[in-house]
Amino acid sequence: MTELAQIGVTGLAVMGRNLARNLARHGHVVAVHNRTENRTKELIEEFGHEGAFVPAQTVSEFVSSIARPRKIILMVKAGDPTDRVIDELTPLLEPGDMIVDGGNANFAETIRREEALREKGLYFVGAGISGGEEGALHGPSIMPGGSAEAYAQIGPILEGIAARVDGRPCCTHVGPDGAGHFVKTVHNGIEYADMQLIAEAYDLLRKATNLVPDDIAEVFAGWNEGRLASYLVEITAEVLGQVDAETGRPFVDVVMDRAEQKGTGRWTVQAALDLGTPVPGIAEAVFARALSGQSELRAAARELPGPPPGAREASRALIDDIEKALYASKIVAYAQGFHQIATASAEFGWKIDMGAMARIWRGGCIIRARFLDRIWSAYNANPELPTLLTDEYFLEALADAQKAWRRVVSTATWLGIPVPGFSSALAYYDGLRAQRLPAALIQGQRDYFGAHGYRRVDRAGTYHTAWSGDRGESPS
Ligand SMILES: NC(=O)C1=CN([C@@H]2O[C@H](COP(=O)(O)OP(=O)(O)OC[C@H]3O[C@@H](n4cnc5c(N)ncnc54)[C@H](OP(=O)(O)O)[C@@H]3O)[C@@H](O)[C@H]2O)C=CC1
Ligand SMILES: O=C(CO)[C@H](O)[C@H](O)COP(=O)(O)O
Repeated sequence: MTELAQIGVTGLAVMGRNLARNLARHGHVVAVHNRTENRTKELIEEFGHEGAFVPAQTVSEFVSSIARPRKIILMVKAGDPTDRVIDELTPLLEPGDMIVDGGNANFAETIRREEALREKGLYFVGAGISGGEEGALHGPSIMPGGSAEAYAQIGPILEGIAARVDGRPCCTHVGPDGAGHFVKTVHNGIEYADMQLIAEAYDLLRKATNLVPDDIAEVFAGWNEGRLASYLVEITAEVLGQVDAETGRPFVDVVMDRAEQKGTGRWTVQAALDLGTPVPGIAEAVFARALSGQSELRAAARELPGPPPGAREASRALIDDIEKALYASKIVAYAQGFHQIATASAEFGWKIDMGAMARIWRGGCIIRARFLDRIWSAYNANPELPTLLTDEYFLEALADAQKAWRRVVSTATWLGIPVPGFSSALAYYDGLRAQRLPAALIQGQRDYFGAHGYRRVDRAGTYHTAWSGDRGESPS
């Protein structure tokens, strides 16, 4: 008789297949299943020797091949496919069994699924998993949400296969129901913002200096040795150094300049809008991808007037300015993402440990970066930190970047190089530090056309001015 599996994985595309291999390499007996049977066969043929797999052809065969209480990881497409797979599994499961959704699910759907399965006596863990194909195999960053009882059972397994930094796993219990998928969504939103900022730095280096992609690859490789050290900066150097075998041209010049997206960046912004949390850096990154994809609009606008061509320079000073602007803007992007997580945590009662989120992103995930150590320290020093920007370390870095950051944004503006990420980060920063914002005028306008009322700086209450009458003020 075949040995019962300790855990099952269904959905064996790039992520699920490698996660199953990771589990097997860590000594677990893993039941594997995929809707299209061929993927299961391929996994066993290619990698069956790596560990103990129990292949299943049907869902019922898959479920019965797992020891109770069953633990099943879903790695299927987010949205309807996930619901369909849950609907297929649920009638075959028994109280105490658990489904772990490792896909990029929308946190609102995770809250709904967790509640529905809890009513059936089943555990549901919405676990954000980051690290792509390689991370899934060698150790991803894992952000599981769900009940503490569920985590007590699945946590040790997930922590065992996660990336490790300084001996600690890049996995922790994030919070109840949708907390894990929410944090993963914001992780991806930050990923979008970081990628946009890096792309803008490249664009400036390319258009404002005489550097060619190979030179710029070296600039990024150099930056990767310093405080900007991160997976995204590292792969940027690799991508920029790549030469197209067919044409001999830089790879980056033969790829269409239309950035695609699967939706998690958009979800981050949608959730931020619902929470009323400003995340302009993430929003600009989502819109920059959308703008890049507007081929007809771009073609129609191509001949619009711009500034006269500026002189190109390759000065070390400009490169250093761009490094400072990139670092400052990156701090702002992460500050926005962390603020969004803190706001959602308070709104949904998740009690998320902010420092722990920075800690588990230090390895395995796409936004892993040296400076996450600083974010972790900042929240350790003050778990109630209102914004990362006021932490002593970040405050110093922002102070140091002031002239360079503003020079970079103005240089880009004068040269007509779009830098929505850099400029919106600076505007957010200046908006937060402003003694007075023009929001007071907006309140006046709202009261003028809609009698919406306003609050005064000198006494409590809400007031209205009779704009079309005697302009006297009365409480409203
Ligand atoms: N790719 C990445 O880098 C990352 C992906 N993720 C998330 O992980 C999950 C898996 O990603 P990935 O491996 O890229 O695969 P895909 O997102 O491309 O999903 C493909 C898998 O979903 C299955 N599937 C699709 N529709 C159904 C259905 N109706 N019923 C049953 N199974 C279905 C497919 O089965 P079949 O073979 O039969 O078509 C296949 O196993 C996704 O939610 C993704 O967002 C998370 C982090 C990184
Ligand atoms: O989840 C991920 C990493 O953490 C994926 O790589 C992400 O889905 C990529 O997103 P997009 O296709 O929208 O750029």
